[in-house]
Amino acid sequence: MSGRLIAVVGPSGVGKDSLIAGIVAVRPDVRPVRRTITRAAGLPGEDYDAVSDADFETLEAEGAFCLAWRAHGLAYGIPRDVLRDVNGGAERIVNLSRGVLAEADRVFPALLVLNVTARRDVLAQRLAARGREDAADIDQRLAQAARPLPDGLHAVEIANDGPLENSVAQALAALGPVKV
Ligand SMILES: Nc1ncnc2c1ncn2[C@@H]1O[C@H](COP(=O)(O)OP(=O)(O)O)[C@@H](O)[C@H]1O
Ligand SMILES: O=P(O)(O)OC[C@H]1O[C@H](OP(=O)(O)OP(=O)(O)O)[C@H](O)[C@@H]1O
Repeated sequence: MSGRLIAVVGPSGVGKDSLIAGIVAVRPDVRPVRRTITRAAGLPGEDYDAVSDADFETLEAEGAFCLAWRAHGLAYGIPRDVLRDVNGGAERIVNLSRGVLAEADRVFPALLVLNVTARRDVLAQRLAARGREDAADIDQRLAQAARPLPDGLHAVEIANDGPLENSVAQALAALGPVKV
């Protein structure tokens, strides 16, 4: 039986990576994805594989990614072994761009979308507190906050304005029981 990709989407600073960390802490059967990103190495937040623009292009041309996209002036890739794992029955969870969801729905055998939302003032405050981007980058990210999801794609909305534990509990309910 094939598995499922759990796609966590929503605007920058809404709490996608925090939610993923909260979920995998109690559901070790749901493994997080380490993304390949053309971001300088060692910045705060998620664990990622930092590569140069040139290396990203080479990897992409070689077919190393099952999904890839550009956002915030960066390139992001999801390693092909994630698709292999899911086809083999695994549950994997990943922070995706809303712009790549339609493709993810075509590529993966099953997709659960968790659409994380929060008020704009909350987003602005969280981005500033995270301290990874400068003010211009933060403005650019806030301008993308209201991006819609593709038509016809089912998504579970998780309002992350309140405590993270509440959002993790909602996400766990949406995931359903551990498969045995
Ligand atoms: N429910 C929450 N309450 C308070 N702070 C939160 C909550 N969720 C996330 N944060 C904080 O907001 C910032 C952005 O969260 P992050 O998970 O990096 O968001 P994203 O991956 O969506 O950009 C981080 O500093 C994180 O600790
Ligand atoms: O196309 P959008 O749906 O607007 O999303 C834009 C980008 O934001 C997220 O990345 P990343 O986690 O690097 O940025 P963030 O932590 O600031 O959200 C997401 O994975 C996309 O790469």
